[in-house]
Amino acid sequence: MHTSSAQSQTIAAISTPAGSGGIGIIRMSGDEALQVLQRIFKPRVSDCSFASHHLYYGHIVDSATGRTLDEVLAVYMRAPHTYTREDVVEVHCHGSFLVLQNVLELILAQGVALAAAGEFTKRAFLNGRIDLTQAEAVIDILSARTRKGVDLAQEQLSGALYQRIDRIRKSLAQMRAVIEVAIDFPDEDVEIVDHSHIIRQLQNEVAEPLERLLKNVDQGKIYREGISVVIAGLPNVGKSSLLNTLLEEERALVTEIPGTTRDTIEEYLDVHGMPVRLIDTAGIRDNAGKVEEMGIQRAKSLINEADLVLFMLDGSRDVSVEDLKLYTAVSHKPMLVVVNKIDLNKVDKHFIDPLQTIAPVVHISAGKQLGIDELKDAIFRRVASGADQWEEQGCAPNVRHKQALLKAHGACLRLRDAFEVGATSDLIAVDLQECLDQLGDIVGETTTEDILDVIFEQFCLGK
Ligand SMILES: Nc1nc2c(c(=O)[nH]1)N(C=O)[C@@H](CNc1ccc(C(=O)N[C@@H](CCC(=O)O)C(=O)O)cc1)CN2
Ligand SMILES: Nc1nc2c(ncn2[C@@H]2O[C@H](COP(=O)(O)OP(=O)(O)OP(=O)(O)O)[C@@H](O)[C@H]2O)c(=O)[nH]1
Ligand SMILES: [Mg+2]
Repeated sequence: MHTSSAQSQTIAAISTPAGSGGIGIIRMSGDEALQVLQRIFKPRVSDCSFASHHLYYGHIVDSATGRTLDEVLAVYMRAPHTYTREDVVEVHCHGSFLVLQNVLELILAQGVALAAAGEFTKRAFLNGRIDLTQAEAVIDILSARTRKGVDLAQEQLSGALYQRIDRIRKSLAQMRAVIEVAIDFPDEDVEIVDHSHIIRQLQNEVAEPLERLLKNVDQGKIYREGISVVIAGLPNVGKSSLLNTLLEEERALVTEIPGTTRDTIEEYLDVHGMPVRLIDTAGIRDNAGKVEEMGIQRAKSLINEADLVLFMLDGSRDVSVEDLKLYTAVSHKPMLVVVNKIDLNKVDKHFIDPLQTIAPVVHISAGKQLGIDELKDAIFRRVASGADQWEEQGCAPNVRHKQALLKAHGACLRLRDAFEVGATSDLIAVDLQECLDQLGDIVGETTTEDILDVIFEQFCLGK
């Protein structure tokens, strides 16, 4: 367990976003929070006792100058039933960044330290209110781009992942207790450890639950990081029209003139809960002018970085040598062939059908909005290819969890092998401890200080 040393310093920060809003909140945490509030807050009522978790009306006044900084509501929350498990004070100001800045400076002038990014949540973790997966879920909630992403983060915040890990740890601890008896009394009846029972237990209560969690790692990656999808094709095939149709707004210019789009245009889109960074590019052709050529170079490098390329053809005209040249150039990427302008009823199956053997083909009309739902389904299937393996139960481990889950799984398999060949008990204890340590790492019990720093630095100020 981490110790709660060097935490007596009281910290403060603006906890609402920069900019203006209805209300802006300043948060303080630490032993001196109440004292500082009493110095700067003039309550309306004369007998203000600051009952814990009660909201009081009053003004923030700088007593050195007598200047009133804001009309506010303030609350004191007594430890340990608070966000950080320390004394917490919140001052609810008007949502002006300048007002918040004034009040914060007055608080800092009382000897309070400015909170580092994520420091309130870090204290909640160090003081044992939440485990590390729950702290990470707080970051995920703030950075989620789709409702599905928020839902997954909320489940993790409520302890879903922690509980699954904890159940596995309890099984391992129970096995260890049995094995330790065998080590302590080597001369006793050798049957004290029932090997076949332990092997079954390792399989059902450790290996399989770990494998189920590992299956959901891709899901975690997709919903946290999103995927990038590039629309590529010759000029005038309808790439910008597709961007507009998917976004349901006239984001990009569309004309009948080839070479309309020069710079790349990107926007976020929600495809079945998956955050998709959708990128429209300049139509690729030879002998383009200088500006268009720069756009084409940019398009080519984005294609290389893309998770998925939508290779678009104009279905109203024959597939050209240029189309095939570009197709060959992008064929190393995960790809969907999108045949556009099917409303004109001129699609030449002779050319398009053979492409089907290499990549799925979707027929659409970006202009008339035909086949768009099918295209979204195809994007989802192509990227989330293991989705049918995902478990509905909302556990989506992140890459840090994945590393530890893999190591824990490796240790578990070694352990199982050892029991199968009847290895000596003290060797077994090593792998068992390794498995437990890796799981302890996930929930933050054995995580090193520098890993914790990396995690909490991702937070925004005031969280
Ligand atoms: N004004 C305000 N709104 C906020 C927060 C906040 O800190 N302040 N939160 C900040 O992220 C979130 C709410 N999360 C919170 C989580 C735990 C506790 C808390 O005090 N827990 C105690 C007491 C629970 C109880 O009264 O039973 C505990 O767990 O012991 C408070 C807020 C979102 N909204
Ligand atoms: N009939 C029909 N016309 C379409 C369709 N989609 C796009 N168009 C037309 O095709 C022309 C080119 O559309 P854009 O979306 O600008 O094509 P683009 O691929 O972005 O072109 P560049 O930016 O020049 O590379 C415009 O006149 C569109 O109105 C469609 O589904 N059916
Ligand atoms: Mg365009």
